[in-house]
Amino acid sequence: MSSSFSAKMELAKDMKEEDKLYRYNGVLYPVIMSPVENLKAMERLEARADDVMLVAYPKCGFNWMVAVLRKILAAAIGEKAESQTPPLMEFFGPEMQQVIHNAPSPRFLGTHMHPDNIPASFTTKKTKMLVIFRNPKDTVVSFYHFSNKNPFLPTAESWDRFLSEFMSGKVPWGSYFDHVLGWERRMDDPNVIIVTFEELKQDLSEGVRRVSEFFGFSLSDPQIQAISEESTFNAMKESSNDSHGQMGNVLFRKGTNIHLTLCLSTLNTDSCLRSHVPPKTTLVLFRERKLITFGNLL
Ligand SMILES: Nc1ncnc2c1ncn2[C@@H]1O[C@H](COP(=O)(O)OS(=O)(=O)O)[C@@H](OP(=O)(O)O)[C@H]1O
Repeated sequence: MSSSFSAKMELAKDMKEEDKLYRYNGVLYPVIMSPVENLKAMERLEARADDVMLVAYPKCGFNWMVAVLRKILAAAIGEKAESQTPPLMEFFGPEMQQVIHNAPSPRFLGTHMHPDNIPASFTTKKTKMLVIFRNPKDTVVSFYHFSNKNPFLPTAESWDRFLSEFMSGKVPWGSYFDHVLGWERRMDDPNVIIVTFEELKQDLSEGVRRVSEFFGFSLSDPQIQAISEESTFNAMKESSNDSHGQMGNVLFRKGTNIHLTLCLSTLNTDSCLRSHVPPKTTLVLFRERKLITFGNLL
């Protein structure tokens, strides 16, 4: 990890819990990692048609897809970027945003932002965006543990308190459910692909194939196989000290998901709750480009 990261860690140690988050345009963000100057600089970032853009609500599998996409880029165009810095635009200060502005194509960029807060040029330039979602139960559990171990986020007072904050969107990057509904509106956009954590767990090779084809990279079966094998939870956890430094242990916790097969097989897709914010105990999944919601699993 860089010395600037260590300096940020030191800063976090001395910060009061209640000062660790702030609001920007109504949404909470971590003060140290995503200060207001980063978010303002990000708003000015000009997208390109050939950017490779990754979007994920926190704890839905962002780092997993970062690893997969870096490997796809390496296999397809020889682009080796084994950086420890996640390509999360809101973590980049104004100088780094300038570096991105001048970087050669294809640039690999990522964000946890709500679709409405992603700079408009990503839509006007028709940038291809990979969006990864995970069921809300595992997302909130992962978020809870992450908040308790990550010095940049406030420690949760209790599970009950954290769950109620998650349900009402009083967590960094806002409401999971708002993000789901925001992407639902863009599901028919040919420049957006939505994959789920659950389908990747079930068949990672198929996920790698779909993602590489979506970005226009044609990989051989052995290349897809090799990328999948190097991107399992165990493989990534083992190398997490090299890939993510001291955050490795915090990020790669369990990597599992609840079992949804039974629920999906009994599900009537016509019963989708399309038009209102999902109720308290709703589980949300995308399947075959449809938003599917159902309840009482939390
Ligand atoms: N390869 C692989 N396979 C399966 N699961 C994986 C993998 N890589 C990361 N993970 C799990 O993803 C969770 C972290 O999500 P994010 O990377 O989105 O977190 S962050 O918001 O960017 O901090 C976190 O989930 P939990 O283990 O449930 O906490 C990670 O363990």
